[in-house]
Amino acid sequence: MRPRVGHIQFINCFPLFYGLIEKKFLLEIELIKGNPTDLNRMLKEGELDLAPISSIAYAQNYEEYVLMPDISISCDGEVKSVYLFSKVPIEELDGKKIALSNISATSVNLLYILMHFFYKIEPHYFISAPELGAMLLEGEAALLIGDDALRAKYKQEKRLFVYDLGQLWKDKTGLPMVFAVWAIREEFAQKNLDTIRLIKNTFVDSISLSLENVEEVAAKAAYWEDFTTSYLVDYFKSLRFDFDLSKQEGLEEYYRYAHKLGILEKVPPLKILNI
Ligand SMILES: C=C(O[C@@H]1C=C(C(=O)O)C=C[C@H]1O)C(=O)O
Repeated sequence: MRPRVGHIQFINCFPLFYGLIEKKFLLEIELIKGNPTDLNRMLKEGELDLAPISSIAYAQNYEEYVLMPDISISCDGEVKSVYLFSKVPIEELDGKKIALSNISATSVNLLYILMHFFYKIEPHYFISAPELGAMLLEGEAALLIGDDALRAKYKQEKRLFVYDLGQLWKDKTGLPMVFAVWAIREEFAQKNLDTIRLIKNTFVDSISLSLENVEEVAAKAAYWEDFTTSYLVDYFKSLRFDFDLSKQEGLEEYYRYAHKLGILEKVPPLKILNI
């Protein structure tokens, strides 16, 4: 049976697949698409063998998972696709209603952490379908991630205050922020190390190729969208796809805050596969 591999249907994953599509990098996998909360659930329930999932979802199930080395979806400053859109300055959101995208897990908890520890305010949160207009009918502010955030920022209405959560995290902690990690079900990993090594190398090669040809990749990704190529070039340059020590440090710090806030029972070890 081919490995069942998750795929986040966001533009930010395009550089991972560019090499596979363009250069026909050989990879025998069954690709299953979904948004992050779908993939978080499918990996947990064993419908997938490995997938990019919300980094908080790894922490919630780490006993059953191991981590792919060298790959993540992170930023070190602006991320440009995780935004809080607000009718008032962030400091004035105490006691106000904030709508949260129902396809996010990491960023929702990042917002809780930023508000509680750094802004020292306690808004009322509610989960919503990721549609800015509808979210702001009921809420004073709205959190969007991925393509929804990219699109909303692109046609940004001037009257809104817009906060990049990657940048806020960097300002407050000095660290990179890891939004997604590649988690593998541990049982599958133990039996399929060679396959995992091949998958990892293929994606790492695809990312390098994409970053070397970022204009072309952005033009292809922009083809079906309203974005200009340069908007996506900027975006791909803000993202970080590696999982080096500084990303690991940022992730551990995020987990420590999540634990302090009662979101996580434990700060999990980063069980990174040695392959
Ligand atoms: C940077 C992003 O990270 C995403 C944010 C996620 C989350 O909040 O749970 C999950 C996967 C990532 O792809 C983004 O898509 O905007």
